[in-house]
This record gives sequence, C-alpha cells and structure tokens, in this order.
Amino acid sequence: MNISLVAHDKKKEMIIDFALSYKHILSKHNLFATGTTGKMISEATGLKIHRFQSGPMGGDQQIGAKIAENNMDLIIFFRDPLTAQPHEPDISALMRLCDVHQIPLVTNLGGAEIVIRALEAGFFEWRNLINKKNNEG
Ligand SMILES: O=C(CO)COP(=O)(O)O
Repeated sequence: MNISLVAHDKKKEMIIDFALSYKHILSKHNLFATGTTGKMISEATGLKIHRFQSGPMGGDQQIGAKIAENNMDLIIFFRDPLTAQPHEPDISALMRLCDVHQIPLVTNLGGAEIVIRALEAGFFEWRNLINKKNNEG
C-alpha cells in the first residue's frame, strides 16, 4: 500500500510516537510524507519515506495529485484544528480528493490507531482489487 503521513507542527511529536510504535507495520509499505513531517519521522525511526514539499509549499497538493492518479491508498493526517494554517485551501483540497476517490483518511490519533490495525489485519485488500481493476481497464 502507498501511505501518506502528514502532521501539523503541534502534532509532529504525536506522529513520531505513532510511527515508532507501528514501525513494524509501516515498514512493510511504501511511505510518503510532506517535507518536514517526513524528515522528522525518518530521522526518528529510520523508515524510508518519499518526501514531498513542505505542506505550506505545496506538499498537500502533491499528495492530492497522487490520489487523483489512484496512486495513494491511505492518508494519516494529524491535523491541528486549533491553529490557523496559511495553506488551509490546500488542506481542504486534499481532504476533498479523498472523498472524491474514496481514499481512507484519518485526521487524528484515534482514527490512526484503528486504520493501522486494520492495515495489519489485511482489511485494505479491497484497494488492491481496485488498483488491479484500474490497471486492467
Ligand atoms: O503543513 C502540513 C500539512 O498541511 C505539513 O507540512 P510539513 O510536514 O512540511 O510540516
């Protein structure tokens, strides 16, 4: 699965702890992240992560483009709902594309705990079926 990890600044510590806790699951997948989140997670965990631009510089939009191309299977995005973000329109656009293309999106630790266990249990196999169907079509 192609998985994106994103966190706003006040949630960076939380996503690092999450990645450390579930490194054994995340390491089996292709990981992507916005710039600063990816740098911090890879430094803390040693996980190999493809890094896009930093969020305010277009990273959310780059993840959105992957979704539009059906090249992203899950977004784990620890949002900070209490701090205004200069690139709020990009964040809304990313979430909108998840809904357009039925891509699982979790925006907090509670949701992330559930999807990571679902991932480990094989509940994301339907994404492989969709990818296979699209590649055939
Ligand atoms: O702003 C972000 C997502 O909207 C995250 O960007 P960084 O990972 O570069 O801090």
